[in-house]
Amino acid sequence: MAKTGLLVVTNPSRVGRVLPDVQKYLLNKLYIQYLPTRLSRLLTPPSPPVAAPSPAVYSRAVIGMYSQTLGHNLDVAILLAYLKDPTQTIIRTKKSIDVVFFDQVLSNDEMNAFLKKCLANVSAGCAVVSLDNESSETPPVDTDANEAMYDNVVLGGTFDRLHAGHKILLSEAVLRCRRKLTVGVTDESMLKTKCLTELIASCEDRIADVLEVLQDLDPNIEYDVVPISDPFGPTIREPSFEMIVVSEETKAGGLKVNEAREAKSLKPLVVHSVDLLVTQIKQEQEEEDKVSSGNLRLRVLGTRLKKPEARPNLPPSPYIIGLTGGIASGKSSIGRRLEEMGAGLIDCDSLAHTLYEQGQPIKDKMVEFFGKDILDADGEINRKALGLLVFNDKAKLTALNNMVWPALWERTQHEIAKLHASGKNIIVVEAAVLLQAGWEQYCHEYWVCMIPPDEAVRRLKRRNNLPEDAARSRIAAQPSNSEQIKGATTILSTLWTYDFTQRQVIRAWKHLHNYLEEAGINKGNKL
Ligand SMILES: CC(=O)SCCNC(=O)CCNC(=O)[C@H](O)C(C)(C)COP(=O)(O)OP(=O)(O)OC[C@H]1O[C@@H](n2cnc3c(N)ncnc32)[C@H](O)[C@@H]1OP(=O)(O)O
Repeated sequence: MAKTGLLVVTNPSRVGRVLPDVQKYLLNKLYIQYLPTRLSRLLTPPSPPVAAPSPAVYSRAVIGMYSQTLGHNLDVAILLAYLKDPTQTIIRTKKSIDVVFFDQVLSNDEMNAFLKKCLANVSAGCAVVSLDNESSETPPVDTDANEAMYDNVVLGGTFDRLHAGHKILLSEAVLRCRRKLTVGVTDESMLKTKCLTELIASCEDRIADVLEVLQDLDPNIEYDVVPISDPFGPTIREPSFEMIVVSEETKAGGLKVNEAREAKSLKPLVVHSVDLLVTQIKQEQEEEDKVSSGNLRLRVLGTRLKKPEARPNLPPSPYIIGLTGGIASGKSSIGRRLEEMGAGLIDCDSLAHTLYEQGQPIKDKMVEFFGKDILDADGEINRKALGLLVFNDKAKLTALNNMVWPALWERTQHEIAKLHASGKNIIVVEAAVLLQAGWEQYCHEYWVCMIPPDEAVRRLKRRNNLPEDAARSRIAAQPSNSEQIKGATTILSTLWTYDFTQRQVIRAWKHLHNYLEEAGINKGNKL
């Protein structure tokens, strides 16, 4: 299978039809070059050059092509340099091309001539494939297109997990830009209200992704991709900007930019609003109807995000999964579901409680350190009173942890051995503060269950009858979601319906089995 391909199309409405054939050869990245004229025009450009139409007439064709790529799981970039300037007959791409597809029947000589003359970055042994897919449909030409071009164009967004909608917006800007395109990318301070915000890539990485796509779309213009920490970014400071590109959803923002510019006596921008025309093929009913990064983040839940770190200190069997996550994040229900599916389960919260029973050596130490106020009328540890004490005082919580964790891990190991002896080869260790305790080193991998902090507060008020400030101080006693997910191999969230949580857990369980099988771990053992 090739990694990177180029599809040369003479009729953009054929893209959807040829993609299933393309995917037989291609794994990941697909560049598309639309040739509104015959291939021969590219191989032997007319002299003198024929006057080209304004690039804006290709808007509809480009949007239509991106729409046809949805659901095909390919990273697509539709190249624009030649459409903007037909004298640019050499196609420059960031990644080297391993295979070229043509949507028409061509001779080997023609295809090889294209390879030699028109591709700047081509792999040795690049294959050519002619896909016979003739169609009588005529390419769409946008006669109403805003035909003017501008030297300085600007747009903004979050641009997480670049999808077809983002690429349409960027293409619309590139098609209308002659010299310099400025892109504002929201920094972390602007992402707090986004769904699964912890899964959004860093601003630095998003900037790099935007830049890479832009340089493929048209390497001939200058790009300034900058972080922004307010909705306006440089649009209200920069006199040279002429056009702003917005989606239908952010059109109001474009108008606000102009109000702010006028207040500063800056020339208002031409607002080019793009109707994304993209209908979403939903993979989960919880997804939004439109193509969105939020949907892509949702699809991450229950999948495997990375290879686990090697744990030479652990025997391969039983395979230990740490299950952690913030308070009230719903890990216990996930643990129970995993148990139903065949895992052994150890609930460390409950196990810790057994350490406080009469006759346990820790109990005396605790009374000595925290005083008799932590005992109830029967002389038993009153966990509620102890909780109130430690969750409001970091030093006391640390002292309790230091007293409890070594004994608790010993007990956990004992439980692991018992479960293994009873035939369990995958064992889930559910521990709220697994990472703080450093227990991830005893697990082959760990999974994180997360919900937004505000949802955790709501649940704590309801479940534990806690006032807001007490709820927040309990949340503060644990690592943040972002800290927890850094090393996690799988992330789950109980923020949506019970049914969606179940689907995530089933998916995670299946992916785990595939991984263990592929890696040859736990071979011969019934899982
Ligand atoms: C390494 C581990 O994660 S082991 C599992 C966590 N347990 C410990 O660390 C032992 C110390 N904690 C305790 O003994 C008890 O939590 C007490 C006595 C403080 C309070 O007891 P209880 O009121 O019965 O509360 P319970 O044990 O059910 O814990 C309530 C919440 O506090 C959180 N919590 C428990 N221990 C800690 C801790 N050491 N640090 C921060 N948060 C903690 C948990 O997230 C739990 O909520 P969750 O089940 O939604 O995740």
